[in-house]
Amino acid sequence: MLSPATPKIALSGVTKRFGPKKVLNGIDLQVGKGESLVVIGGSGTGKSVMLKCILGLLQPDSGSIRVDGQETTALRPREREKMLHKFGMLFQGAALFDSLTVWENVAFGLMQGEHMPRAQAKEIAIAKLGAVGLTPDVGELSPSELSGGMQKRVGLARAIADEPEIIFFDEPTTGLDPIMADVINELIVQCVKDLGATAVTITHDMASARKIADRIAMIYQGQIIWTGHASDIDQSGNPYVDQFVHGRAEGPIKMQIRAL
Ligand SMILES: Nc1ncnc2c1ncn2[C@@H]1O[C@H](COP(=O)(O)OP(=O)(O)OP(=O)(O)O)[C@@H](O)[C@H]1O
Repeated sequence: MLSPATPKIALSGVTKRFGPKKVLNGIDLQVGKGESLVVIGGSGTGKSVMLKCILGLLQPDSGSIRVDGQETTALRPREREKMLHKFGMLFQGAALFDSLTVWENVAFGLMQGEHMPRAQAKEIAIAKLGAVGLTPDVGELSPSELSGGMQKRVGLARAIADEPEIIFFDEPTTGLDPIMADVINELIVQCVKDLGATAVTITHDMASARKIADRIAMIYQGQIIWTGHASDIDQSGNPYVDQFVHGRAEGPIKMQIRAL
């Protein structure tokens, strides 16, 4: 039995290097059930590598990753596939298949992963498109006919289609104008709440982080250097967090800029 205090996701001492480059340098992080955690940090600090380690797309070199208390770093393929059923994902750039219609994209996991009959999967896909504010006729279009904001909505509908327990959002507002970004933020908050899901979002967008997060974690040089409630981010007392939040060039974070 799981105790209510068991974190949904728990990383402890996770390291990952690529050749000589140490990307994750002992990540300790917990996400509670039903919590929305936003991970912020500069480009190349290891945010995506961390998500890939949780999903098992990359194997960490050391450390522990538990989902619902279960260690996942040494799962066999069958067990990993089962574990992955808990996850939904909204990729950067939505990552839709242009060869499929919009509704087929949304229903893809239901038909492929869960072998649901097409008609039933279509019904669910149309309902999920409705949940993100898209009408059934949009379902018949090709993703290439949609604007970037609509594509993100479709990606969100796909991420929630099989009602996952955990959803990862990888830079959900990148490339959107501020108003559309806010619409997507609101939809994320609503969908996560309706599902009662646990959410982990990585973003550079502080407006998005403030809107989506219960809690924010900042990653720097492969470690989590600060975590706190979203409302405390302006009083973190941490100079690295302050510099990032205010987007200042001056401060303890040194960008590695090489002359071309
Ligand atoms: N498969 C890989 N092989 C080698 N190096 C990799 C691999 N994946 C990531 N890296 C390196 O790890 C570092 C961290 O990458 P990561 O994609 O996690 O950054 P990020 O924090 O998500 O950045 P961004 O915000 O720009 O997306 C980068 O220097 C990247 O080049």
